[in-house]
Amino acid sequence: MTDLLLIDTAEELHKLPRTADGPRAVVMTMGALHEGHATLIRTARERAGEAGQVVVTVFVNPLQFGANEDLDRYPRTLDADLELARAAGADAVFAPAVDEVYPGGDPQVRITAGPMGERLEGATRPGHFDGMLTVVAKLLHLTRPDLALFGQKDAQQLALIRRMVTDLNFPVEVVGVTTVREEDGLALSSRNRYLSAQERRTALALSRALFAGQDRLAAQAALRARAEASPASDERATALARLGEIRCAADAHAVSAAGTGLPDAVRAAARHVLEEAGRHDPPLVLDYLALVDPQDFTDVRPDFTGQAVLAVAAKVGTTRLIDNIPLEFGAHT
Ligand SMILES: Nc1ncnc2c1ncn2[C@@H]1O[C@H](COP(=O)(O)OP(=O)(O)OP(=O)(O)O)[C@@H](O)[C@H]1O
Ligand SMILES: CC(C)(CO)[C@@H](O)C(=O)[O-]
Ligand code: BAL
Repeated sequence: MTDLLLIDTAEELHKLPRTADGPRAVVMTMGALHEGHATLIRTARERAGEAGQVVVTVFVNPLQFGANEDLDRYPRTLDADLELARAAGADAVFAPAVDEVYPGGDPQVRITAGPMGERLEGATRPGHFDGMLTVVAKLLHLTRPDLALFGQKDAQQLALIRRMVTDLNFPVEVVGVTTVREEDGLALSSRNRYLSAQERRTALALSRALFAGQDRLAAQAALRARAEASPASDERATALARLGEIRCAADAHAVSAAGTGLPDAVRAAARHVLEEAGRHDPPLVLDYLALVDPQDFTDVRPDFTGQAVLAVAAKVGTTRLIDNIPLEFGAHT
């Protein structure tokens, strides 16, 4: 088990010696660490190697919170965070106060996220991504890592950080880490601790909706493969109906008639689960469900092929949650 250094000033961080033989990997967080963060830290440790160095930042960045958001009640659990970071293999935690990061008050010059930052999360949380990128840029300058790891759970954030690093020539490798989930599918998130047991049951609809979309895509791909093996469309429909997959057969008809349309079928399957959860007690209140191109977070077209992201955001009680799943649309699905 490593010893852990706690650093709270930029000056101390600047003096942190680099290890000679390995890279420095950074994991940025807002604290209230959970197993998702632990996975990022363990991955950082693997990537940095024993000869390298792993630095975790813990900072609740006021700049990325809107006026009516949860800045004040965001959980702050530094002692537990240090223990989790140490156990996961971090060498140092940088946990500065707000004044240390923004000594002159709110910065006048900021990073602008551009059009991608105005969609989905950015539409609901205006200014959020400018604030997020501004602190990520500052933390990259302060920590000077060779690699920085971010979770796929915040897919739009990850895409924007990649874009900033490319567009502004930051000398760092950005590494994305797959979303860690509870056994029942709920994506781990610091905000899950706001949920009562009953709210948590409703919140499960987010991941269930994404899995329903994923299942529809898989079923459609299988049906499409069978249908293509059959010469005539009547025969195809009969074969599918015989399989008893009535609902999927209907989709296959739609897809074969239009030649395209699978993204709509995927969205519809996910939406169905979310609509049902809208009738739970307490209800799920949907913010958005979108199937987007991860390059720019625009909606995918009906004939899209390649990697897409099915993303959802919703409120349960006063808690706003997000989740997403990557989906591969093959040329023949
Ligand atoms: N379940 C998860 N799986 C993988 N990475 C995650 C998970 N949850 C958070 N992360 C990643 O950890 C990093 C720090 O995120 P953050 O501290 O905001 O945690 P969070 O759980 O996402 O909190 P919040 O509830 O505020 O969204 C980000 O790169 C984020 O994508
Ligand atoms: C990247 C980040 C640490 C910036 O504050 C935050 O947005 C987060 O925890 O995902
Ligand atoms: N996990 C993303 C940071 C935020 O919600 O502000």
